[in-house]
Amino acid sequence: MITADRMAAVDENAEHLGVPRKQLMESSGNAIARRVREMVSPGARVCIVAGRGNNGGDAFVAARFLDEYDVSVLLLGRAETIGTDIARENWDALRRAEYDATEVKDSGAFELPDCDLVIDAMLGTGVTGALREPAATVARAINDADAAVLAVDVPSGVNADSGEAEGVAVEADAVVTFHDMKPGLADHDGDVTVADIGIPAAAERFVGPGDLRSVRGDVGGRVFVIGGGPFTGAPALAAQSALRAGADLSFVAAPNTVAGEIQGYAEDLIVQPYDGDRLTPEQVDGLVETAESYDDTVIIGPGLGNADETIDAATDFLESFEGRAVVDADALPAIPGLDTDATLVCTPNRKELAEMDGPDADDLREVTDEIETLADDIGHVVLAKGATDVISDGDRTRVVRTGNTGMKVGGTGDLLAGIVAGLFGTTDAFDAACVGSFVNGRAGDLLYDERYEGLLASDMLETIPAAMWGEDDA
Ligand SMILES: NC(=O)C1=CN([C@@H]2O[C@H](COP(=O)(O)OP(=O)(O)OC[C@H]3O[C@@H](n4cnc5c(N)ncnc54)[C@H](O)[C@@H]3O)[C@@H](O)[C@H]2O)[C@H](O)CC1
Ligand SMILES: [K+]
Repeated sequence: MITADRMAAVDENAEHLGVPRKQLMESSGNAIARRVREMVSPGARVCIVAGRGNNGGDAFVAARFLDEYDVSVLLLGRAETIGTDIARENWDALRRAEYDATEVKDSGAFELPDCDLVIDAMLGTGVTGALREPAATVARAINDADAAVLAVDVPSGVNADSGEAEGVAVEADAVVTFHDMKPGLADHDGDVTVADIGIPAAAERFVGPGDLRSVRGDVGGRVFVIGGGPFTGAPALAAQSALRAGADLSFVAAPNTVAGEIQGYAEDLIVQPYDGDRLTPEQVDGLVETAESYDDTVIIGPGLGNADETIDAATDFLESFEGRAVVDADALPAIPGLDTDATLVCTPNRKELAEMDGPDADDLREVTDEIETLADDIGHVVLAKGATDVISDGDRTRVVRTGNTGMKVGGTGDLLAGIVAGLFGTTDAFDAACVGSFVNGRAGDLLYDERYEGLLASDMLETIPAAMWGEDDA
């Protein structure tokens, strides 16, 4: 099953891998033609009713594969209003090749020609709301016709995710949907064919620009770092990178022995000192109350140190907290056997992954199944960091290939925790982890040509925004 948003992301990832949308459209059109041949015999009259988006574009392609049929193509609107280049180019090709392709400029005068098969290519996953005119009138005409009806991707008017239709929708005898089943078609009472259109599995396996685009438009919220004690750089890097990834405010709760030093790194941070020189169970209730009262995304771990009472405090915090948290570094020993209502993203490095009873391997791509099993066992997202990062929620598992050897330098994991937390306020745990890892690696890649193996985590604070919002297609 794949939702419309995920389909759009996978589409863009395929383009990034070198399989452009026009090629996908060609495959979609070919798949439609194959289904037509199963439904009607050569010589049959086939009427294509096309909208002005890529749904229509698919059917313009199909027309070229149906020369043994009597095909007419009706475009609902003027050709110059076709919404995408790839659909327009396919329309123009039909016109130049003298196919029977006409524009329906006056929708009031729409007459569905007598035919044996109607191809419904008005709208697919691009539908918003109830069908507007002329699509609504045309949908009724299609439903009233004697002809069989084949819908392209989704019957026009039906929401691909919910299966609902806010107004009239085409009643299709058959549907050809692309790449993967759509949730809204699961209960469709006609037959549904899922057509492979040549999208490489890598477009879903590897996190890509399509995933980033689907997340970066909606960022914000507050991040609350519970870190510091023996160390001060880690919480400061994590708190700053959260801001660089779009968080509005970034707080650091730290022992008063180091709070001033952490504040000294950046005036952008709001450092809240607590008594003592390390995190202890006495602070937990106050920290839980603060984090929950502001609906903060918590990062717990950077620079906490490994004193027994600090691990106890991290465990107490995570058992009590019911919000969203990135669990990194010194807080990870609290994870095995943890019983919590919180939603967590755990970000272990190689050593920490092994200590969590996860696999120990140089190349995490060889142990993705074990990482998936670990995520399933602990019931939270695991972002396993390595030369290649592997993210799993126990059901879905994806791989991030951005990043470079220069990022072995200390602190890049703190940045990653911050970026994930910066996204976690407005997107779900799995996507925040996937895109956070992709952006962190990209931030390092944007630096490598200048800083090589000498790049610093603090340098990467400068390139995180470009990694998030820049249009670099590297
Ligand atoms: N994702 C893929 O891998 C592929 C998808 N293909 C096909 O592309 C469509 C989605 O195309 P898109 O251009 O995004 O949108 P649509 O063509 O579905 O519709 C947009 C079109 O419809 C108008 N519109 C929107 N809402 C309404 C409404 N309520 N009433 C009337 N008109 C409406 C809007 O103005 C646009 O003009 C997908 O379904 C596939 O068929 C690729 O070709 C193959 C790969
Ligand atoms: K359709």
